[in-house]
Amino acid sequence: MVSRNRSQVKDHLGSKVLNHPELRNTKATEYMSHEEKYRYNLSRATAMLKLIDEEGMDVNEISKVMSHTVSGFTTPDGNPLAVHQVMFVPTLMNQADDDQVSRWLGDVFNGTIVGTYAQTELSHGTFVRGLRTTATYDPASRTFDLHTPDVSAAKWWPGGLGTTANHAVVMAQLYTDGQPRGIHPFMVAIRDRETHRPLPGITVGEIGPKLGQNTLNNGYLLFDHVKVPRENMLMRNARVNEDGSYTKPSHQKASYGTMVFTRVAIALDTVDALQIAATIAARYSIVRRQGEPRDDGQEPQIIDYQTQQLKVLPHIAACYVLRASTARLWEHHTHVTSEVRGGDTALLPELHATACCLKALVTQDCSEAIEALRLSCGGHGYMTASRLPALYAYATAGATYEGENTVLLLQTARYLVKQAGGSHAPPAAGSAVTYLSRPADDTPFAVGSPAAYVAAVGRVARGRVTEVAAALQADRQTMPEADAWNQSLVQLVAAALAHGRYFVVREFAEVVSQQSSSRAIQQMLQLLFSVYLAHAVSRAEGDFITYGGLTPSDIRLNRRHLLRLLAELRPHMIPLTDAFDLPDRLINSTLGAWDGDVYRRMFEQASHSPLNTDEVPASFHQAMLRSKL
Ligand SMILES: CC/C=C\C/C=C\C/C=C\C/C=C\C/C=C\CCCC(=O)SCCNC(=O)CCNC(=O)[C@H](O)C(C)(C)COP(=O)(O)OP(=O)(O)OC[C@H]1O[C@@H](n2cnc3c(N)ncnc32)[C@H](O)[C@@H]1OP(=O)(O)O
Ligand SMILES: Cc1cc2nc3c(=O)[nH]c(=O)nc-3n(C[C@H](O)[C@H](O)[C@H](O)COP(=O)(O)OP(=O)(O)OC[C@H]3O[C@@H](n4cnc5c(N)ncnc54)[C@H](O)[C@@H]3O)c2cc1C
Repeated sequence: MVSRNRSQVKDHLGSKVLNHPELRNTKATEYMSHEEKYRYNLSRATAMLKLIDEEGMDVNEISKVMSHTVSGFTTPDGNPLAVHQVMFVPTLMNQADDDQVSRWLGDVFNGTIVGTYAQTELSHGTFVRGLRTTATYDPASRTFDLHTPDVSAAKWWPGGLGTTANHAVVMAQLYTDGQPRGIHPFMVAIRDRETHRPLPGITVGEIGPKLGQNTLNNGYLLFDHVKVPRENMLMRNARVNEDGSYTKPSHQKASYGTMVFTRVAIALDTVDALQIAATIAARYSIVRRQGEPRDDGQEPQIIDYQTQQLKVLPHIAACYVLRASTARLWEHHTHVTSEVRGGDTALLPELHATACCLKALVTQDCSEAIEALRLSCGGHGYMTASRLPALYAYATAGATYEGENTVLLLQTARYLVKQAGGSHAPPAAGSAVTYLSRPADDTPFAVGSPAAYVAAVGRVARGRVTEVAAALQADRQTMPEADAWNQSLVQLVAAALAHGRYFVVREFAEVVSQQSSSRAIQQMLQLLFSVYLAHAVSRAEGDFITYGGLTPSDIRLNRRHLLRLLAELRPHMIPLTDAFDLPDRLINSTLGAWDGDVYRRMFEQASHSPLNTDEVPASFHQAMLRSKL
């Protein structure tokens, strides 16, 4: 298939997905049982998978289709095949050797093999080295013995594992020659391909209801000495030979590669969720009128309240700014992955550090923003049919899965303090950390100058990182490493976030500086950037005084500046969200449809409540009778 740019992909997929014969007719799922929801979402996820296959989409295109996971259109309650698509297949592609790829991939693509990524256990998610599922190699039978030592080591959480997958990539502690070799991936059949019953020695099931994404089909999995052929350890990186001899991977964390990929995908995807929420809140904020009538006799549109502008508009700017940096991260990931496949792992540490902090920053910002946008819709934002609760549930899951955000920020901080202390290999050309080894940018702060704001964001990042690196260094002289590290955790997390913010604003500064064919577009990008920067300062005023070189007077001026910018942005709010080009059926919100016919839609959705079918539901009398007894 020819390669297309993002907007061509979107147009193409827009029509393909929305008009697909098995997808175009949607149903409201709110009143379905858990099993009915699962059936509905699984059949739609399967149709999506077939579409991906028929179209021969490349990974960028798949990412756009998969991002429909956040929409209310394709799999409104969570995609039971998401982990198959986002983690299982990429793990096979990148961690299986060529023979293994040719052995399995045909069956994966014809739908015979459906997989999951089974890493997390009941007692260990974050600390991957602590996983306790074992894979012990026996040279006599040339098999691995996969075993769960006790219930706390049960796999718990993998998406699609509950009732969907028949295979799993299982991350387990490898033992050869009686020696522990660390965590390695194994391809394991868990259910019969014909009957779908669990195979001998396997205990598997679904874990139960969650805050959201209830048809993601998360599961549990235990092994009772299950024999797995030697050829089922994924061997692109490390190898176990027939006699049990072990060959190490080229990079000690090669087996963590899928996590890096998924962090990048989540960062990109969560911005899509924010775009949907911002579109809903923007449209609702002009439809909704409430308050003392103005001179024209009409009650004001709520967006004309300054407080509402602050609740909504900075998040529209964030959609644009975060889209640019996450798209750049995606491109960078593609580049580094091909280098790593060629045996050059030099860029991997920084990719890991950047993916960790952007995944954390984006999911944190987006979930806070979506919650603010939900609140901006008042009572109606609390309705499921507004779609805002599901979008929040989606975004906040991203703060936990694929590496809990605090933990990921600490990975970034580890890289940053090593860079600041000169104890890491020097950064490559174009690295995002060169600023740490240069003098601080002393561009004086001036309200209204984006370049001055970017410099201040850089001073905050630099100040945060160098300060905590020095504190850590000092503590290391007087206490054990683990205590010194723990003593600085809060400041390390703040330093990593500040670094992430600097990365994001530098990327957008580059977008704004590029010549655009339209002066109006360039001016709009500048305005969006100014809003984002002024809002960033207002959210972290203390940091900008402490490290950024701003005075209390600058802070006051920035507060006023932000509010003026919001008023300037307000007339453009609807075109800016229309530009996300999200069809109504994809948004699937009573509050966020293009025509603004909010109240009719709200009544229409209420008519679906089963409690409205009869004037007096039978359940009322049954319950009242019981309470009288
Ligand atoms: C094809 C489809 C395309 C797109 C899809 C689009 C949209 C879809 C989007 C969303 C999908 C929706 C739904 C999916 C649903 C769910 C998915 C979620 C699935 C999961 O959650 S899977 C489980 C994830 N688990 C984790 O992330 C665990 C987190 N923990 C860790 O990663 C590790 O334990 C750790 C990194 C915290 C620590 O590891 P360690 O103890 O082994 O290492 P150290 O801290 O000691 O560090 C040593 C050294 O190693 C470096 N390091 C660590 N990790 C990496 C890495 N990954 N790569 C490179 N280097 C790494 C570290 O920096 C240290 O280096 P140093 O030089 O010694 O300092
Ligand atoms: C919806 C959903 C889908 C998922 N899908 C999958 C899947 O498909 N496959 C899979 O394998 N897993 C999956 N997971 C599991 C997920 O990856 C883990 O839950 C996640 O990595 C967090 O790990 P944890 O649960 O162990 O959290 P914990 O580590 O127990 O976190 C609890 C608290 O401890 C803190 N903490 C822990 N360690 C440290 C530290 N070193 N320093 C400072 N603070 C620390 C954290 O910051 C957090 O505040 C999924 C989870 C969810 C919610």
